[in-house]
Amino acid sequence: MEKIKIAVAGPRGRMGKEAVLLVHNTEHFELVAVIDRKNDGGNLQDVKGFENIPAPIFTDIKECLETVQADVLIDLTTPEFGMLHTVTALEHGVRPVVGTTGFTKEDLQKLQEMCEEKELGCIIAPNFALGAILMMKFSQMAAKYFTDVEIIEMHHDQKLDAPSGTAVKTAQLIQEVRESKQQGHPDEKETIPGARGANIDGMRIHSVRLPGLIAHQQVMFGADGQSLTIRHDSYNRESFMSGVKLAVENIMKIDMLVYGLENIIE
Ligand SMILES: NC(=O)c1ccc[n+]([C@@H]2O[C@H](COP(=O)([O-])OP(=O)(O)OC[C@H]3O[C@@H](n4cnc5c(N)ncnc54)[C@H](O)[C@@H]3O)[C@@H](O)[C@H]2O)c1
Ligand SMILES: O=C(O)C1=N[C@H](C(=O)O)CCC1
Repeated sequence: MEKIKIAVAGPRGRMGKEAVLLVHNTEHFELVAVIDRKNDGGNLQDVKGFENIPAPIFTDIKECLETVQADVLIDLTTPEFGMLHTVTALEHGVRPVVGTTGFTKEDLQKLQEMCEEKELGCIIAPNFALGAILMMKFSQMAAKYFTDVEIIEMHHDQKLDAPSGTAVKTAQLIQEVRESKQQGHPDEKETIPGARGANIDGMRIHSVRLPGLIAHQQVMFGADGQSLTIRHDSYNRESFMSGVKLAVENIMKIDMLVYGLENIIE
């Protein structure tokens, strides 16, 4: 089997490091480059923690993709650079697998158009953990019957974006089946701004940030005399890696934008 040539952006990050290890340890994957904020022109194997994992380091993604032949870019950086990297990859005929969160509706629209024009696959996955995908799907199922729902997402305190990509995606999946509805008392007033959380189509999203947490989400449904809670917890970042692997394997077979791993999991 021919190896899939992969560049990883954000290799020294919490997720990027796991992704580099995944690529390195997967027989049919080959790490051809990394895009980092420092060590331009150096080699990854000289960076502490990556001994024996050779790959040229670039700080400029354009230069990287013009120098090295890559099939796939795995992006695990920041909301600020995720879109730039994804667009640059598509411009260079490289398929992006993006875990970076913070993409807007407009970003997704633009990427969809680029994928169609270039006939290239691109996967934007707000959450790579299989359990989180199921949590979102189960929440969508439940929302058909329980229309009052609040999403509580809980993450580590180094997270840059709020609400989380997973919470936004969950609300969007629920929106597909739930009639638009303003929840709570029609006259409710926040005495402290933000007390009721973010509002997507009347659904509320609450973002908790605490040291010690990794990635957790609870979707709470309420009805007369009963409630239903659907919860997922990621206790480490390895929990995301089987989804990254699945996305890389699948992206070679698609020629469009896929937003959410639920679209490729059978
Ligand atoms: N989809 C998922 O399942 C999933 C899971 C965890 C995290 N995330 C998302 O992945 C992203 C990364 O999360 P993290 O916890 O690893 O963050 P992190 O801060 O640990 O890592 C981000 C890395 O990106 C690097 N970086 C920033 N700008 C860069 C640039 N221009 N070029 C190259 N590298 C650059 C930083 O130096 C850092 O090492 C976030 O957007 C987060 O929300 C997604
Ligand atoms: O650690 C993070 O940051 C995570 N972000 C994702 C999100 O925004 O939904 C998912 C899991 C971890």
